[in-house]
Amino acid sequence: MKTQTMNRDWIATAETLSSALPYLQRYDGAIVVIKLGGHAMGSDEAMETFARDIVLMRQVGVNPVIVHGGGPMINAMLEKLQIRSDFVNGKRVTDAATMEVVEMVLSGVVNKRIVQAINRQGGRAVGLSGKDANLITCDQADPDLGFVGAPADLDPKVLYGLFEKDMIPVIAPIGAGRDGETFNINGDTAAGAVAKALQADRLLLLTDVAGVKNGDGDVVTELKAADVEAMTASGVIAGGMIPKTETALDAVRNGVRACTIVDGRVQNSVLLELFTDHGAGSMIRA
Ligand SMILES: Nc1ncnc2c1ncn2[C@@H]1O[C@H](COP(=O)(O)OP(=O)(O)O)[C@@H](O)[C@H]1O
Ligand SMILES: CC(=O)N[C@@H](CCC(=O)OP(=O)(O)O)C(=O)O
Repeated sequence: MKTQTMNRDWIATAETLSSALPYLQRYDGAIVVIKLGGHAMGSDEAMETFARDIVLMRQVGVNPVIVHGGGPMINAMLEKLQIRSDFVNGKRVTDAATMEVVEMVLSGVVNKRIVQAINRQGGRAVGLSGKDANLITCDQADPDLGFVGAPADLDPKVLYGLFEKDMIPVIAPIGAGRDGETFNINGDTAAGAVAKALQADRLLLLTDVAGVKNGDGDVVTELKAADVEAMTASGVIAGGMIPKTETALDAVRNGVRACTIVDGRVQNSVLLELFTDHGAGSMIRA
């Protein structure tokens, strides 16, 4: 005969599951776009946890869409090939040789690592880039940056097809040009464009800081568009945070319900953000 005494941890687990019900109901059928940055990708264990969270989201009726970066992985390959690389305002100056490496790394190893991690957890992930099924057509962002793309036309039909088949799209931020060129898109920018095209319920930008910090270094958990503008004007929001908050503002002003800058280093941060009272970052609303 087996006996057991009730353990406090089990009761806490059951309480957590029970308290998630209103959130599970709220997000049933929702579209959630998640940007996974290169810095947030981390170890195989961290990737496994992230993948499990994504599969759980799909299991409870959310339609997750992953848009990834991979800046550090591109840097490593360019270094191996002894190709110099410069950034201007957080964007990589991309000549033809660099573009080849960017596409090879993002659409290749990085995309397939995420796809495989999700599939190993029992999901059905499909890797795409903006070139597939005309998902992202770009114009050149700025002649000084070379082949850096500004998403211009999005055709998200392929994504709806994948949702219907219970599949999880994993998108590399590469776009097609109108004259057959290939464009390198900043990962945050690509995620924002996809979220807008899908009129997503949530856009989560995973990064390696606790959230948007104010002048005292404290994380601000909720920001209105006007707060972001004031903090950017005063220089409190700077560097790599600028493309993120710009993307967030553009998204929430164009039909995305809310955007959160999430600390991707926190275990299960995506679940915490969606299914509990304890968000894991800074939420930006219009
Ligand atoms: N107000 C701010 N709050 C938080 N981080 C900020 C702020 N201003 C600038 N940053 C910088 O932005 C960085 C995040 O951007 P980035 O390194 O490009 O992220 P990722 O690699 O995840 O895309 C932080 O590590 C931090 O140094
Ligand atoms: C135009 C541009 O800068 N593209 C980025 C694309 C990858 C990216 O955005 O990666 P993270 O999200 O990891 O930073 C790059 O070449 O690094």
